[in-house]
Amino acid sequence: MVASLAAGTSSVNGCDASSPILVFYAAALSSILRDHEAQKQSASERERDERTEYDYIVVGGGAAGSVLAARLSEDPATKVLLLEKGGHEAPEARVPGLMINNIGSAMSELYKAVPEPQNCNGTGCLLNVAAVLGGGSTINGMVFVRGSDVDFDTWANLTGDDRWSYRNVLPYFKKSEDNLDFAVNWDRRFHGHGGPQKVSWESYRHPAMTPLAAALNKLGLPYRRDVNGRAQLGQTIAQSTQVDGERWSTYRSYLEPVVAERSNLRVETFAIARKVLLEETVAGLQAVGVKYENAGGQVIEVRASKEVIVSAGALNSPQLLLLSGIGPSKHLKTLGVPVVADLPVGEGLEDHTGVLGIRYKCGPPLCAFDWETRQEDLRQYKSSREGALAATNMMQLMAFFRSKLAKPGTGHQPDLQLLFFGTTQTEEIGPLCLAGDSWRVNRVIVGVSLLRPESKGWVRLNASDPHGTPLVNLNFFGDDQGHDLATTVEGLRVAVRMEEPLRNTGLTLDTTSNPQCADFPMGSDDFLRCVARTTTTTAWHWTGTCRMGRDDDSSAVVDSQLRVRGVRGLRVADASVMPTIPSGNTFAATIMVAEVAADLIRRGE
Ligand SMILES: Cc1cc2nc3c(=O)[nH]c(=O)nc-3n(C[C@H](O)[C@H](O)[C@H](O)COP(=O)(O)OP(=O)(O)OC[C@H]3O[C@@H](n4cnc5c(N)ncnc54)[C@H](O)[C@@H]3O)c2cc1C
Repeated sequence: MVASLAAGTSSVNGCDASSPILVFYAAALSSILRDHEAQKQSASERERDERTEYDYIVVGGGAAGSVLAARLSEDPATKVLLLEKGGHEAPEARVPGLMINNIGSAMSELYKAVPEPQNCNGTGCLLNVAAVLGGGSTINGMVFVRGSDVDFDTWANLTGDDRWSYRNVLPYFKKSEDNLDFAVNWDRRFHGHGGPQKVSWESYRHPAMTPLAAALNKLGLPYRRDVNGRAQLGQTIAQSTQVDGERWSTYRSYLEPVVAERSNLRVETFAIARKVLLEETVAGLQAVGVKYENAGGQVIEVRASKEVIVSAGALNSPQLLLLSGIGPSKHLKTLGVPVVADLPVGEGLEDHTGVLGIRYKCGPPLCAFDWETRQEDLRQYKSSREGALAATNMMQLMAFFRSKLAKPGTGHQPDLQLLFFGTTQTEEIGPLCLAGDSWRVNRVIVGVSLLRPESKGWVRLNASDPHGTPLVNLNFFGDDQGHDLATTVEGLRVAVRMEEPLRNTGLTLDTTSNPQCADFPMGSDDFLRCVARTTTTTAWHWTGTCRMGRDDDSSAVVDSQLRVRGVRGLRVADASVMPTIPSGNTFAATIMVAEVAADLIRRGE
C-alpha cells in the first residue's frame, strides 16, 4: 500500500529523488553504510566464476530465490546458479525510515495494471515490482506477519496434501526465523531462534501510535503481543525484518553470509531469464536449462542437470513460463508462441485490495517535521541506528479483525486489516521540499487491506512486447456479488469511527482529504464506497498465478510438490504457487514456501 502513498506525496510536492535534501540524506547515510559496500564487492568476485552446467538453476534472487539458492548450495557437491534480473541493494535500502524511497528507485520496476472503472480511480493501479537481490524483501515494508493457521489448513485441503497444513508448515516458519525478541521468542512452540531470517521489533515507536492504539482498544480491538503465535485477531505492533535499525532482506540473511565462500554457488546479477529450455525425452517433456540475457546483452544458454526452479515472483514467474510455451493455449496461440503445456498459468491472481482511506491531521507535539528535528534524527541514526529513521514510520501498528461478511466456518481467520501510514501534506510546511522524508509526517492515513478477496485477476504477456512488462489485471472489486467492496467499506467505517476516541489526542479527522467524494455525506456508505474506488492500491501481495493444487484441479499449474504439471525437472517456488492468499502480509509465507521447496528438492521428491 505504501507506493501509492509515496506517489501521492511526491505529486503534491513536485519533489523527486534528485531533491537536494534527499541527495543529502542519501549521501550522509551511504557514508555510514560503507561496510556493506565491501561485502558487496566480495560477492561480485564470485560472479566471475563461470560454468555452463549446474545441478540447479534458480531464476530470480528475490525473497524466495535467495532462500533456495542458499539452501540448495549447502551441499558442496551441488552446483547452483542463481540468475537475478537486478543488482545489489542500495545501501540506503537498509534504513527503515527511508523505505518509501525504495519505491521508484533503481531497485524496482514500475508496472501499470490494466485500468478498470471500479478501482484505482479508473486510472490503473501502479505496481512497483522488485528488481534487486532479495526482491521484495529488499524494498518492502518489513512487516513480518505469517497469516492465520486457517490459511495453511485450507492449503492442505485444496492440495490434498497435509504437508501444507499449519501443523506441518510451522516447523519451516521456525526454521527460517532468528527471532530476537524474548517477549515473543520464549515460546518455542511458535518461534525459531538461530535461523537465517532476522526478526525483531523496531526500536522506535512513532508518538502517534499511542493514541491510535488506545482508539483501537476502545473500539473493541485489544492488544495482542504476538500475531504469529497462538492467534491473530486484535491490534498489534508487528515485528519487522530488521535488527538494530537495519533491514535484513533474504539476500542479506541467507545468501550474503555464504556467497563468497561457496565455490559451488554462482550468483549472476543483471541476468534476465528469457526462456526455460525444454526437450522432449523418452520420459516426457524435460526442462534442461535456461536462456538468459546477461548484463552485457549477450544471450547465453546454461544447462541444469537436475532442475530449473522458477522464483521470479507472482508477476514474472508466469511471464517466464508463458514465454517458454507453458500456459493457456488460447492465449499463447494468439501470440504465436508454440504451446508445449496447456496450463492456466497467470490466472487466479490474488492480492490484498488496499484502500488508502481516511486521513487524520497530526500536529506537534505528536508529529514534528521541522528541519531541526530531522537533523537530529539523522545524527541519532548515524551514531546509534536509533530514532525515527530506525522505523518504518508507524507501519508496525495494525489490527486484524473479522467483518460481518467474513465467511462462516473460517473460525478466527481475519478478513480485514487496518494499517497506519504517515504522510506529509507539504503546503502546510512551506516551500521546503520534504517529500520522501517519510519518517516525519503531518497526516496519518488509516488504510484498509482486504484479506479474503473474492475477486481474482490475471497476468498475461503483452502482445506488443512479450519480453517487456506483462499485462496485469488486478480486478479489485470485480466480484459479481460485491462482497469485496462491501467488506472494505466495513473496514473504512472502523477508520471513521476512530474519530471519537481520537478526540483531544492531537489527531483530528481531515474532512477535506477525499475531494473526489465530496458530493457524498462524510462517513456515509456512498462516501466510503467512493473512497474505496478512488484510493485503491495494491498491497504488493501478489500470489496465486502458478497455483498448486490436486492433479484433478484444472486451475492448478503445479502439484503440491511445486512441480509444473506435465514437465519434468521444472518447479515454481515463490508467492505465485500459493493456492489462496494468506490473511497477512505475504513475505513470511513466501520464505516458508521456499524452505519447504528446498527440502523437497534436496530429498528428490
Ligand atoms: C513495495 C512492497 C512492499 C511490501 N511490503 C511488505 C511487507 O511489509 N510485509 C510483507 O510480508 N510483504 C510485503 N511485500 C510483499 C513481499 O515482499 C512479497 O510477497 C515477496 O517479496 C514475494 O517474494 P517472491 O520471491 O515471490 O518475489 P520477489 O521477492 O519479487 O522476487 C522475484 C525476483 O525475481 C527477479 N526476476 C523477475 N523476473 C526475472 C527474470 N526474468 N530473470 C531473472 N530474475 C527475475 C526479480 O528481480 C526479483 O528479485 C511488499 C512488496 C513490495 C513490492
